[in-house]
Amino acid sequence: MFFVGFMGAGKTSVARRLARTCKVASVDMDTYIERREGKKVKEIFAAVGEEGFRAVETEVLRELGAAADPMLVSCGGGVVVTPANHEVFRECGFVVYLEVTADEAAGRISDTSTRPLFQNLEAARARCAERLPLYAAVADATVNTAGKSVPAIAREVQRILEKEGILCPQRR
Ligand SMILES: Nc1ncnc2c1ncn2[C@@H]1O[C@H](COP(=O)(O)OP(=O)(O)O)[C@@H](O)[C@H]1O
Ligand SMILES: O=C(O)C1=C[C@@H](OP(=O)(O)O)[C@@H](O)[C@H](O)C1
Ligand SMILES: [Mg+2]
Repeated sequence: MFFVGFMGAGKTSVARRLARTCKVASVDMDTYIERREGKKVKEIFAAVGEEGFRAVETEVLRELGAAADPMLVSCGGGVVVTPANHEVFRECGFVVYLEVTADEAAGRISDTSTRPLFQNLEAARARCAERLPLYAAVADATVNTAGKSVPAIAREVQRILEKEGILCPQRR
């Protein structure tokens, strides 16, 4: 399954938390891309621009989508801007959309220097609004994250995935 949503929605944190509590594998696409390319996301943007980064992102999404083992994949926030990626989502699994406003995300992200596309709040608001319909289009389930902690969001997602038969019910 895949987590999508704007930067700061908590995709990386919630996937990691859920992987730990439910003992399943998780992969963060940005971390995977950084290892594969031997560069930080910021450096990839500086070297080949957003377009170059998106090309690598699509290759990686396809690889992860085709993987035999079930896992939790936290995508980068811009994964939905590439139309080809919507096909992967349609064919390869369940998509959970973590909703957040740009304003709330700005309060969560302490260091925006690691996120080349979150440099200024005005621009982030506009980018977020532009992407909302794209997140909604790929989502199989939507979780609003406003004012909730990472463990609380992870529990909410866990219930959804258990109901869908994607995760085995855990003893609580
Ligand atoms: N629900 C939340 N409440 C408060 N802080 C959060 C929440 N989710 C994530 N964060 C913090 O926000 C920052 C971005 O989270 P991250 O998981 O990297 O988001 P994403 O992968 O969606 O960009 C991190 O510093 C993280 O600790
Ligand atoms: O929204 C975006 O375009 C991006 C989001 C980032 O991931 P997070 O959403 O995990 O911050 C990262 O992939 C890159 O900086 C581009
Ligand atoms: Mg992330």
